[in-house]
Amino acid sequence: MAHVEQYAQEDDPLTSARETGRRAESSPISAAGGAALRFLAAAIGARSVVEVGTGCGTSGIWLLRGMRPDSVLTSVDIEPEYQELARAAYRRAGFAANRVRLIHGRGLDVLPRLTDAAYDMVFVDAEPAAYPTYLDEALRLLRVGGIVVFNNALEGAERADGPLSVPDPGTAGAREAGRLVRADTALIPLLLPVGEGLLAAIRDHSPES
Ligand SMILES: C[S@@+](CC[C@H](N)C(=O)[O-])C[C@H]1O[C@@H](n2cnc3c(N)ncnc32)[C@H](O)[C@@H]1O
Repeated sequence: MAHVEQYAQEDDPLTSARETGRRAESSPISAAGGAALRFLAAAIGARSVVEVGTGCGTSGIWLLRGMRPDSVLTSVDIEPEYQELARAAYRRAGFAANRVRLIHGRGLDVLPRLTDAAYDMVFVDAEPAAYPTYLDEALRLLRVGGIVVFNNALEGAERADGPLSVPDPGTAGAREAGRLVRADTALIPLLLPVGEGLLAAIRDHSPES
């Protein structure tokens, strides 16, 4: 697994964003997780991506590097100080200010205000206890063929079989989101064991009746 985590290389803008995020204790995504986000965004030619949990910009840089040149990342966080640091990180990585729309607020207050079926990808990296509700919101926001991705999914999955453990709300939320994604026949699910674990699902065409 160490090889997987070290495979993705980070350049100066990313190492700087990561260092800022570590110092601010905003838990930047792992390099391997970031590389997976970039890969997924590029694979679907993402033009419009929503992120919940801007932090200090590490995941945003990875996403922007996979998105199309004319695309926009909409990123939500409850901490305006983090978002200012993220804004500087995007600039250092060479992205024009109009490539990122930063919205200050709680994800579950902001997402309902965004347009239905207008987004190619939704990445959730905050408030794992509410992942099931974020899944509902994400499915409303995604176009058919769009992808929802949750970070920190592996922890929940690993603890899922613990015989007597009472899950904390975050673990329970991540676990329930995993179950809902697997159970939904209109989704194509994937659990990627990179970094903290990424739970991903493609919003497929509605199954034929
Ligand atoms: C794990 S960090 C995000 C790290 C970031 N994605 C990165 O790679 O640098 C979680 C972030 O979510 C923010 N946050 C926590 N609860 C939130 C909520 N309900 N809505 C939006 N953001 C939230 C925190 O302020 C923090 O910046």
